[in-house]
Amino acid sequence: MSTDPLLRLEDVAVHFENESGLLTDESEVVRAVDGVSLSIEENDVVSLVGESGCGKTTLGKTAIGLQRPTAGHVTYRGHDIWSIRDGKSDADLSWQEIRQSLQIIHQDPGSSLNPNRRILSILSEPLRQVNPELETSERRERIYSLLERVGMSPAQDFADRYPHQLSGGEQQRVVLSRALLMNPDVILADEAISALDVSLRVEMMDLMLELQAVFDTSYIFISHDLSNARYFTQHGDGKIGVMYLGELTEVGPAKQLIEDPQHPYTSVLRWATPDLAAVDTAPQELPMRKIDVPDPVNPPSGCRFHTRCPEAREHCRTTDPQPVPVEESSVRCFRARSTSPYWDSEPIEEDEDATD
Ligand SMILES: Nc1ncnc2c1ncn2[C@@H]1O[C@H](COP(=O)(O)OP(=O)(O)OP(=O)(O)O)[C@@H](O)[C@H]1O
Repeated sequence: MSTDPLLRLEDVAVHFENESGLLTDESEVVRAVDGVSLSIEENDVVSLVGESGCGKTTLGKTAIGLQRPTAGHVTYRGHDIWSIRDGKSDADLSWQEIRQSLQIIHQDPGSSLNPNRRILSILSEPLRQVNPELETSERRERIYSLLERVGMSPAQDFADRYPHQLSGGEQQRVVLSRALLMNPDVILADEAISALDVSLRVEMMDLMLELQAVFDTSYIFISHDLSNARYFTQHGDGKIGVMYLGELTEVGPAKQLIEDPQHPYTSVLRWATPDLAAVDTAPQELPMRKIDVPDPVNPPSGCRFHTRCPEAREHCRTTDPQPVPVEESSVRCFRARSTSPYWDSEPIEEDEDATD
């Protein structure tokens, strides 16, 4: 039996070339993702968190083969996705099969549902693709039973409606159902619960996890909200990956990462999440030297977080930290290794590197 993970990202980078300024021959490179290695196993939950623009969506799309990496490899069950997409692989697997196995659901479900088709017709399409041998009546029965399962009852009534006749939460359930009907190995849920009322978010996360067991699928769950990521990941027994300026700074089990953050940036995210900040022990002030996020076109040298990190020393300015295992986590910070030269270097003075 193969020991390859379902999905593996090896030292993946995604750089976008943008035109800048008025001179059209000028261009700048946005380093959206840099040096990321990550595995997603069968029935896994991997959540990606971090500030806006840190590269969560780009990394998620790269993991499911929708974004070509500039460097590194993305493999599905050991096969390089882009070799297959480019027709350069002799694997007994097509891009269409992989595409079917790696599904995506977005923040705005309405935009991905054809407004002119009824829900029954929208959900029939994937079933026709995956099980072309099904009779119309069998297809309808399966769709009704799935709609009941996702809480849309009576199913026949919902199946006959158009998308605009559903609430945002119901539309998201239809989009989730459509993804599940493809029998996917992985669903990338990109801020899939963010637009829902707060009261519905937990309900939707519970539903996704319940269906994970039924459909045998993994999730890549993207959220800017650490509290939601904690709930989803802890209940799904998975890992949270914290991203900062295109890099993964800490990856670990939800409980460990939140109760005992190893990276100073994880502590910042925890501090900034009201549900998670430990009221009695949390510092009053933001545990960060600067608010502004550096430009991903020109990220800071050494550790990318050093310009904002309250623990930064000279060593962080010049040297790029590599991931270090700490219990079940992986931490990209010199402080995670007691023998690091970091401990002998001088603290960076306040505002010293304001231009980094
Ligand atoms: N197609 C593109 N062309 C150029 N730059 C891009 C493109 N897609 C993303 N970027 C840039 O890459 C960086 C990472 O973007 P990305 O959307 O992956 O971040 P994110 O963490 O998902 O952000 P958000 O939470 O706001 O959705 C940003 O600086 C963004 O502007």
